[in-house]
Amino acid sequence: MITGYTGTAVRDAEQPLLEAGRGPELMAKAAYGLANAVAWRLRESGGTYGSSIVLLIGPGNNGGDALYAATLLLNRGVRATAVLVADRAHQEALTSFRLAGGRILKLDGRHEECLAVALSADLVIDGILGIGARGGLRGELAGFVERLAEHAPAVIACDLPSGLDADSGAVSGPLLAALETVTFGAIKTGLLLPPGEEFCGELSQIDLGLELGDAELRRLDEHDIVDHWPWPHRVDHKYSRGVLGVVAGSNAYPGAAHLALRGALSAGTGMIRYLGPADPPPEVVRGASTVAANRVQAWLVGPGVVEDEAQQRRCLDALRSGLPVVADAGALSLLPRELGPNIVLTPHAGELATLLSGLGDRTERTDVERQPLRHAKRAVELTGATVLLKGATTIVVGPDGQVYSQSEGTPWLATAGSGDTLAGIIGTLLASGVEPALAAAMAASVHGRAGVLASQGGPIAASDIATAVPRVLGELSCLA
Ligand SMILES: NC(=O)C1=CN([C@@H]2O[C@H](COP(=O)(O)OP(=O)(O)OC[C@H]3O[C@@H](n4cnc5c(N)ncnc54)[C@H](OP(=O)(O)O)[C@@H]3O)[C@@H](O)[C@H]2O)[C@@H](O)CC1
Ligand SMILES: Nc1ncnc2c1ncn2[C@@H]1O[C@H](COP(=O)(O)OP(=O)(O)O)[C@@H](O)[C@H]1O
Ligand SMILES: [K+]
Repeated sequence: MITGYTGTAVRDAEQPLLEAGRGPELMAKAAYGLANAVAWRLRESGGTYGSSIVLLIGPGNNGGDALYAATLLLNRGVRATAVLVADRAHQEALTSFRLAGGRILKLDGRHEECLAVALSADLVIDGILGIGARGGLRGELAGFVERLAEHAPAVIACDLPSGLDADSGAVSGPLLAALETVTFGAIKTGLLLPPGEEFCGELSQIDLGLELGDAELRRLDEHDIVDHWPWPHRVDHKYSRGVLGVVAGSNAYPGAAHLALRGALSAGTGMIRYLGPADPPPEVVRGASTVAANRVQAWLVGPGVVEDEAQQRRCLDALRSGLPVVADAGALSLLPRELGPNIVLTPHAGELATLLSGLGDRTERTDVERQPLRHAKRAVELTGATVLLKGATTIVVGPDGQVYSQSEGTPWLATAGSGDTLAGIIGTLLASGVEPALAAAMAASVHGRAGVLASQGGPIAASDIATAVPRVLGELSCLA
């Protein structure tokens, strides 16, 4: 499992060590880790000796880390130029950099020269701002970084890409996209959240021995899925594995029901009872026409439910049944005021904006895209439900504050019906008794992996995702 911590949590954890006078030791560890990562990259592109790096140095400790790292690299034969982008820089680090033979330039009014130097280097180290940043890059510096970014230089970010909000992943103003981000003490939540995560490249973490509390955010890996997936036991039967009720499809949209049902079947449900006008596949049992008359452990409601009163009534009945429910697509506009934590809402950014606006928080889709975690948390606050916000990175927020961020997918998953398949997988997990936020996060992970497996780099249709899910689970089960 990958865990993410806020900048504040990292600062709090560092505080006792700083008070004990161990600040320089922490910075030395950070610099050593960064220097190794840079040396590794330089070796990949031809060797460290005689290669050149340019450091963009801001006013704080982030610049200090980069300068100390460069000092170590100067001693290994790397040529290094520091471009000071602020009116001050970490003095001790600057002195040791200078003494080791580093060249120093000031950005102040010399953009052309600094740009040319940066573009001639093998690597650029972004040591402008770290967790002390407030907002994006400003003024002259923003203009310089914007111009540099247009040339897409090879960048390693020190702690985080400068201008990215360490907590939310929000991006305001220009940012240098990194090949790699070498982060210190703990992975900051903003490095695991859109939109900032797209700028981080590969993530590596340098351990500083900090005593951290509970993580703010989790990203499940394959071992977590193996540990928590409801693998069937030898003596299980279809009822003990969980029965899922599905209210999906309408006369106008029968296809969504098929994809949701295929998603649920692909994840290994014990049994499905289907309510709606579509012709279900042979593995699916037709349920009684009312929700109350069906014995199930969980409901999946909403895919393809449009302008169909009978289906809408069933969705509402399921949402009020007290059972775990995954509410997708059409069901998101039918929600009763009071929802419990065992209701999983699965909006994409546009649907979340509509949902929040309907609850009195006027929100545009672009607001959600700029700060997805914040808006997903707000929806949890307003509804009491568990929220899964779909996207290239899918965010899950549970009512107890647990946050998951899963990013296994491929852009080929952005195809009509893909979300119906995901809802089906969540439904199966809920029916098996998996706790809602964990069920949503595991489903997002498996859905993403299935997309990658089905795609092999090429296009896929939504039904291909369901076809690939059993193979993904088969491969994962081998890790158990
Ligand atoms: N603490 C530790 O033990 C360890 C910390 N470590 C390292 O320290 C980093 C944090 O260092 P830090 O606190 O000095 O903050 P950092 O981000 O370098 O600079 C903040 C300065 O920038 C300025 N500024 C702010 N926003 C701005 C903006 N938008 N645009 C322009 N300027 C802006 C602001 O100045 P002001 O505007 O207030 O004058 C402020 O003074 C951390 O990320 C990690 O790399 C490691 O060495 C391990 C041990
Ligand atoms: N760029 C992307 N990269 C990875 N996954 C994506 C991307 N865009 C969308 N997805 C995933 O594809 C699915 C799309 O769901 P949704 O928008 O509800 O589609 P539909 O309503 O047509 O079924 C979601 O699971 C989402 O996370
Ligand atoms: K940085």
